Amino acid sequence: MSSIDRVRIMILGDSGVGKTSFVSLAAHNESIKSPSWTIGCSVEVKLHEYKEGTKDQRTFFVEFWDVGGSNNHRNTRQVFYNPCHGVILVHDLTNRKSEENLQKWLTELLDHENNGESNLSSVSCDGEDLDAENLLGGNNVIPMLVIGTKLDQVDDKRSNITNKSFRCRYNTEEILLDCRQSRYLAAGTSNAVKLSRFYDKVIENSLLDRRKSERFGTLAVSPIFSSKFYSTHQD
Ligand SMILES: Nc1nc2c(ncn2[C@@H]2O[C@H](COP(=O)(O)OP(=O)(O)OP(=O)(O)O)[C@@H](O)[C@H]2O)c(=O)[nH]1
Repeated sequence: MSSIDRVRIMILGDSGVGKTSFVSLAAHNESIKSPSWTIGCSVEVKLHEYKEGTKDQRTFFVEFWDVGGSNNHRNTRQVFYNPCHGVILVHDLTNRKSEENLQKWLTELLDHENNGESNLSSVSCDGEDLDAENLLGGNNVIPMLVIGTKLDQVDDKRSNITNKSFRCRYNTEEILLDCRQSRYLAAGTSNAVKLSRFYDKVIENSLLDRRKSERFGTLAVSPIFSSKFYSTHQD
């Protein structure tokens, strides 16, 4: 039986915003009543059909790397940031600070890139001048999705909260939800479609990453991809 290839999505955001709760919904379509505080990182996996319904359909493992948001672990959690094929940024709709802090989470990820620690460093080999907006935004080199949680706790007055400025800056999609209700990500909903498209983009990014690594001969190849996959993949 051939192996199934994998992509890694980092789940980033302040402590308590609902990252673990969201991952449970996204990976298993199950809500969890009392998630425990994440120390270090926990990983959940789901199967995803890339380009479903087309001749290029292929099954991938999508890994959700749920990184504990506590400031105490700021210096140690960067070990999880490589490889990174996509980013999901989570904020709590009842806590504006958590939305403002999304920028800090991007900066932390990119600082890691700038230290040359990541597979994303292969992107700059193309001679492009990539800043945060380039790397994570308009060019969609690294696909990014924003999740706003605790929609159930948003009263009417605040229901028009959307992190528009952040999303406009990075040209990214957003999903608002109550992580305790599985119906928000149920199959066939617009949110499920958004997620599925996002996973496809993440997979495409991982393929691009691989091709760039091969082209420039860097050692930045994600170790999680099997050689079989790349030898059979056609551009
Ligand atoms: N009402 C409501 N509560 C939520 C929602 N999402 C998460 N919670 C609650 O918020 C608390 C924190 O959720 P977690 O999923 O552990 O948050 P986290 O971001 O993983 O936190 P760390 O592990 O500290 O990084 C828990 O009590 C959840 O039940 C939501 O959409 N609505």
